Parts: sequence; C-alpha cells; structure tokens
Amino acid sequence: MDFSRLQSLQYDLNSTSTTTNLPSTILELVVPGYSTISQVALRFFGIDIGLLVTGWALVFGCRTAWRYIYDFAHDWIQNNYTSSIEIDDDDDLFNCVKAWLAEQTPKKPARKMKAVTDYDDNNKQKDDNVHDEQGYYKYELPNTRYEASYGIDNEFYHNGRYFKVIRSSIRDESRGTGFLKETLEIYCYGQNTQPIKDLVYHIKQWKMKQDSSMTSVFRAGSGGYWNRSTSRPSRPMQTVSLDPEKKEEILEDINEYLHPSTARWYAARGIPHRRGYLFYGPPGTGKTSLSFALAGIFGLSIYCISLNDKDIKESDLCILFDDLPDRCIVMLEDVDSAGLKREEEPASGEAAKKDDSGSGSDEDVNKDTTKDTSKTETPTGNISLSALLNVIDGAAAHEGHVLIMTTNTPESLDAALIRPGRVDMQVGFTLATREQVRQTYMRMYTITPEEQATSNRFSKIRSQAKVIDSETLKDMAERFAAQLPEDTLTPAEIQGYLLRRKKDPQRALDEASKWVEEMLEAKKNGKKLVGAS
Ligand SMILES: Nc1ncnc2c1ncn2[C@@H]1O[C@H](COP(=O)(O)OP(=O)(O)OP(=O)(O)O)[C@@H](O)[C@H]1O
Repeated sequence: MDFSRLQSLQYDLNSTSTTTNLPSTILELVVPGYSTISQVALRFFGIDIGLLVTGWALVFGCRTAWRYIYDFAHDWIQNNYTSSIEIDDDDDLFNCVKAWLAEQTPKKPARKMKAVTDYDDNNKQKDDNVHDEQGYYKYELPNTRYEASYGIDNEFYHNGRYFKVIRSSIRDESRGTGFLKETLEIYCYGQNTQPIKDLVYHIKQWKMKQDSSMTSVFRAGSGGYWNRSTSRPSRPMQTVSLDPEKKEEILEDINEYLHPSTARWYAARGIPHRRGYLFYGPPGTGKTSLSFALAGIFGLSIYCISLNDKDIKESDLCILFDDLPDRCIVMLEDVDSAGLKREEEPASGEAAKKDDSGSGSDEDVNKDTTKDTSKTETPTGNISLSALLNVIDGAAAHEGHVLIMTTNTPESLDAALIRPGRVDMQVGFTLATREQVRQTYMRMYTITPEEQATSNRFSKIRSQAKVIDSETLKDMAERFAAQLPEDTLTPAEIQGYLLRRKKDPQRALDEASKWVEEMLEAKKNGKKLVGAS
C-alpha cells in the first residue's frame, strides 16, 4: 500500500468531517491510528467513523447518566421510602420464607440461584412410574428446589405489591469456627412495615397448610442447636393401640393445657404454665408412637433430646430449652438410661428440699420411685440431675411446651424427676393385650380409602395383595389374636411379624402359632427374635 499517497490525502479527507464529530485528536488518543482508519473508511467505503463514534459516545453518555440518576433515585427512595424486616436463620420463619420464595415467579428470571435437594418432597412422590419392568421399586433422588442465592435481589409481586428479598450470609464466630449466619431481608415500598407483616402472615398460613399433615422433628445437637432432622407424615391417633379411655384422657389433658385461656389461668394464679408426662413401659410398646400421634393432632413439632448423647453438655441443655418455640412437644428419651449423674448430696440435698409429696399423679409407677436421692452414684453422663431439673422447672425454665419423658424402667427414676409438677400424668404401656393384637392385625390389612383409589395404579408387586372384605378380616383378626398369648409379646414384635407377611393375611394367620412358639422359646433362652421367621 502507498502510505505516502495516503498521507497526502489527509488534509482533504479531514476537511470533509462534520462539525458534530468529536475532534480526531481526542479519538486518536483513545484509539491509536484512528485518523488513518477513519480516512480509509471514508475514502473507500464512504463511512464517516467519526460520526458513528460520536453517536455511540452520546448514547453511552446518556445511558451512564440515566444509570447514575436511576441508582441515585433508587438509593434515595430505598433509604427514605422503603421498609424492611429481617429474619435470622435460627428463626422458624427463615425456612418458611425460603421455601415460599422458591415457589414464587420472580419479576425477572434469576441468573444466579442456589439448588437444594428437597428431602421433604420424598413423601410427596407419586406412585406412578417408580417401578422398573420387573416391578421393582427404583429409588429416585428427591426433587431439587431452587432458592434465592446470596446477595441477589429477589424481586416479585404479591397481591399487586412489589417486594424484594435479599439473602445474605456473614461469619458468626459465636456459633463456632467457620459458622455462617444467614439472614433474609424483605423490603417493600412505603414507610410502614405492615405490607411485609401481612406477607409474613400469608407465608405462615401457607406453611401451616403445607404442614398440616406433617410433623417436624428436631434433634438436639452439640453447642445447644436444634437440628431439623426430618419432617414426616403425622401419625394418625387410631394407629396407636392403647386403652381408649387412657387415650381420651391424655388428649383432653393436653387439649386443655394448650388452650390460650389456660396460660392466662396459670399466670393469674402464679403457677408456671408447664405440663409433664411420663410414658413408661417395655421397649416397643408405643411410647414414641403415641408422642408422634399427639404431635400430629395438635399440630406441634417434636423436639427430641437424648440425654445419652455425650455431645450434649449441661450448658447446651439450657440453651436448647431457651430456644424452644412457644408451643411444642419436648421428648426426653429414655430418661432412665441417660446415666444422669447424681451428684454427691447431703441427706438434705436438693431433691429432699423439694416438695415431693404433692398430688396430681394419675398412677403410681412403683413404690421404688421414692428412692433416696442422697446416695452417691457413679456419673455416667454429661448431665447432672440438678441441671435437668433446673431446665424442666427452674426459675427461668421455658413454659408452654408439653414435656414427655420416656423410660423402660420407671422404678430406676429419681423421685425428684417425676414428682408432681414435673410429671403430671404417668401413662403405662404394656405388652400386647388381646385387643391390641386384634387392632394391630386389622391396621395392617385394612385397605385405606387412598390405597383403594390408587390400587389400580400399583405395579405387579402391589397387586399381589389380597383384598378381603371387612367382616372376614375382623374374623381373621379375632382368630389371630386368639393364637397369641396376652402380655407376652410387644406390639412392635407383632407388627414385625405381620410386616413380613403384609400382603398375605391368611399366611399371617396360618403361621402365627409356629411363630409364637419360636418367640417364646427364644425369649426363654434370652435370644432376641423380633418378627423373625
Ligand atoms: N401401642 C402401639 N400401637 C401401635 N403401634 C405400636 C404400639 N407399640 C409399638 N408399636 C409399633 O412398634 C414400633 C415401635 O414402637 P415405639 O417406638 O412407639 O415403641 P417405644 O415404646 O417408644 O420403644 P422404645 O422404648 O424402645 O423407645 C413402631 O413401629 C410402632 O408402630
């Protein structure tokens, strides 16, 4: 290329540029060689690059100015005309809001999200298409839920009103090294938080509707934290076989206790609003089952503490009780085997000072329960009896919850632990009575209306179940119960036996006496043969 000729053209070409063009010298500074490029473009293609660049600079300038004004106005409105409410991750609401948000249609599709496996969704899985060609169930991973990501504005409209939620996380060393504390901040326009409160109320109602058939279970963890361990379908009360009168008595007692007017009644009389129950009996007789059925009926979550857990310290226990929601069921599991360390106390020790002679206990567990707490026992657990008593009904103890203590050996419990005020009702669970055996058989083989409705969609394996009319089934249940000795086997053992024949009630009936023989023989020899054969 002849550059000397090109140079000589420079003056003429420059003279053709328009007055609206940016000075070439400025553009030359930004893009080296600009003059030469523009001259070539003008000469050979007739394109005035200067004009294009000027137009682009104008558009860019306007856009930047608009962005600046918009951000300024947005920040100003945000600071002066928006309201917000913050929710911390240790609050029950946090998960509700997160789950609700995941179901909303955002104002504009999010480009950054957080994927979470929705284990709760497992229970909602459909019956269809879960079996392979051979009819065997194929486990599928639960659904994925897409949640708001950190630092991103989640904007949406609810009832025609604009809302924004920002999820953020910061390090919180007070929870332990590396722990993060998450928060959700909900914004709306206006100088009043009422729309957000209404939204939160709406979310709570939504959650309650979702959870009405589920029971959330929390487990105590080290450091005094409640870990949501699972959410399971509520256990219907009729699936727990227990003396109907006893069941009714417990239900009425808890119903009365949970009523809001009862809390006021207690307060007016200076009585701490607490109610404790002791469920005692051999393993596998329904203590846990009844607790879950009660939680389902009253729509309460269950908070389980295993005092055997070596990770739980006395200081954790106080924090755990402090963090309980207003109304819930607290289950202290196997309080007998907890190895509560009984500190060396003088004869006039703490328990002796307490009034252990009050009334209110419905049943006497065992005379031994009045045993002397003054004697020294080898500490085997982290929790001392006095610490436990303190969280149950100390001066600063939590109120409003239903406390259920379960034990296999009530006679080994300290009198102080089960004195009235701490335990207000004792419920004994026994080895299976004839009626319980009959009920267990009926429960196992009665086809529920839901099963009936979907039975035609079940696969080959399911269709092997024999449908028997209710009168015949009742008769079979009687005959089954007649073959089992009373007060010898636990409901759990009988359930285990029936479960192995759950599609074949006739086989369960035919093989019952042989199984009973085996079980009795095994028990005599000290072997454990639960539901065997
Ligand atoms: N009274 C009962 N009514 C209905 N089901 C029962 C009953 N007792 C036991 N079961 C069945 O046996 C199994 C174990 O019962 P559960 O866990 O309630 O016993 P538990 O008394 O709490 O035992 P543990 O003392 O070992 O904790 C459950 O699957 C439950 O369905």
